[in-house]
Amino acid sequence: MRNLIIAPSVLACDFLNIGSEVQMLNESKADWIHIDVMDGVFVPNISFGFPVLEAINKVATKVLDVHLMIEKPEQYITTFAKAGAKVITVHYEACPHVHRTIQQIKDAGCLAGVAINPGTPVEVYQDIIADLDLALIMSVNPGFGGQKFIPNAINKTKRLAEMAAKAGNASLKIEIDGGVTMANAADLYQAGADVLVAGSFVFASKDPKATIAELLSVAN
Ligand SMILES: O=C(CO)[C@@H](O)[C@H](O)COP(=O)(O)O
Ligand SMILES: [Co+2]
Repeated sequence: MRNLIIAPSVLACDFLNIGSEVQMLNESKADWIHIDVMDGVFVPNISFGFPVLEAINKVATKVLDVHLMIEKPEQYITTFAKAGAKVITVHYEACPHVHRTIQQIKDAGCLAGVAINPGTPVEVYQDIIADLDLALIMSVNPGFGGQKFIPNAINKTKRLAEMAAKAGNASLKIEIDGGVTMANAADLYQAGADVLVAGSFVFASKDPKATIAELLSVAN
């Protein structure tokens, strides 16, 4: 059985109690904490930036997985790494020099990820797949939590898993982000997903730790 990582997105947490929300994630079976950074330009929403990441980093014992939904992400890589990011994912659509940006992320000591929007085909990964640590398939249009899962993400996951195998990148992590619930988690895992992001499904549930464990159980 392949390992599965659950990465709850703090975008859906109670910001008034972010310290105790992160503490709850520390005690859960989630291996990563997903941090959605939005600039109001690349996506039509603004979330949070460095001070919030630094605050989370003081409390978190899990890997901080930073998803940059921002223009010109290359200008901020080293600052995000210093603020506590261990995985940094930039958007393919925001990076004219994506190969260089991947190297910058690695030079900053982080795992390098590239995300694609629902309208971007997985084939854009072809010439960077050997350099990537992580490929993030958006299963909603980025910008907001709580949206409905776009089922074509399952087909994209299968195609990307085949591409990674052909390219000989056995360690590539495929991450799926947006609208993940128990209605699609098993299909995504079987299609080849290694990391499932879940925001509202976890934080809106009565028992978030149990919900995380339930998501993880699809890998058993
Ligand atoms: O990057 C994004 C949205 O742009 C995601 O990480 C969402 O924050 C996930 O939230 P849910 O769809 O699971 O509520
Ligand atoms: Co995200």
